[in-house]
Amino acid sequence: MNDVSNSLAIRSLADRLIAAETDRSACPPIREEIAALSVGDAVSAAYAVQNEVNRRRSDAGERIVGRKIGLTSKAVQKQLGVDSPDFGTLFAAMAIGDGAEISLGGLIQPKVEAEIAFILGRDLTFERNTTADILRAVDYAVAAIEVVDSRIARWDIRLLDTVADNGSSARFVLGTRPLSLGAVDLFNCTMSLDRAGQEVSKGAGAACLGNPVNAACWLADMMVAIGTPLRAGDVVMTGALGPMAVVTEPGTYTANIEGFGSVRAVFTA
Ligand SMILES: C[C@H](O)CC(=O)C(=O)O
Repeated sequence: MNDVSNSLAIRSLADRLIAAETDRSACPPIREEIAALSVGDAVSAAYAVQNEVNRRRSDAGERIVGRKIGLTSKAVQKQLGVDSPDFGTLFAAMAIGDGAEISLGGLIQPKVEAEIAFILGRDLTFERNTTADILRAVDYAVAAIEVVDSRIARWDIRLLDTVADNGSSARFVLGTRPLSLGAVDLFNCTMSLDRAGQEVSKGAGAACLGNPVNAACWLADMMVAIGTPLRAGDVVMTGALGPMAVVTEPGTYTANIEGFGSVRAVFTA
């Protein structure tokens, strides 16, 4: 494929994902079409589709507030046959207050996952970041819930589908108890996600690439490599600490992360 037909194809795949989101009607998987765009690096082609969707959101006036890291747990990586994380972009319109209502009518097939969010106090512009760089750059951390909502029908996704689809991200809720990293045990902290008193997911900090700081390091390097470094003020959703839980009906999901307290995602009809 030449560059012109490639960029037409990227735009048309972006159109499809945007229509799925706008119409709340998921589309078939797009991985084969993405793979056909590139002889070599199909993942780059998938990020090109993600960029096209996000460029249109930015052009429409939406504000980028950070990034999400996905595919950080071994279980999800195995499910998708990958050994590396991916990332998506967080917009202000995706941010929901702790306990504020999230209308199920605005989503397609949501799932929730509990994680730790870092809020940066410094830019991360080194080509290769270290644990020390991340520890210095994080202003504070909070418990968080990400609502993922694949625009691909029945969550029939592989790496290329979810990369193109902004890491399947839809909404995020930040807790309101900011903690400095020195005050928490990011490796050992346990996580429990409950709905109506029933545990729907559990895990620990170590499930996120061994430690959420490792995930942030991966993202920081990646963002420098593609020319859009993480900046002071960015929210970084570091990745799920346990399996995703399917949201089928209205209700309150409460994530408790040891040392961080709790955060709630409240789904309404
Ligand atoms: C499919 C999503 O990227 C899952 C996710 O957000 C995570 O693994 O974390």
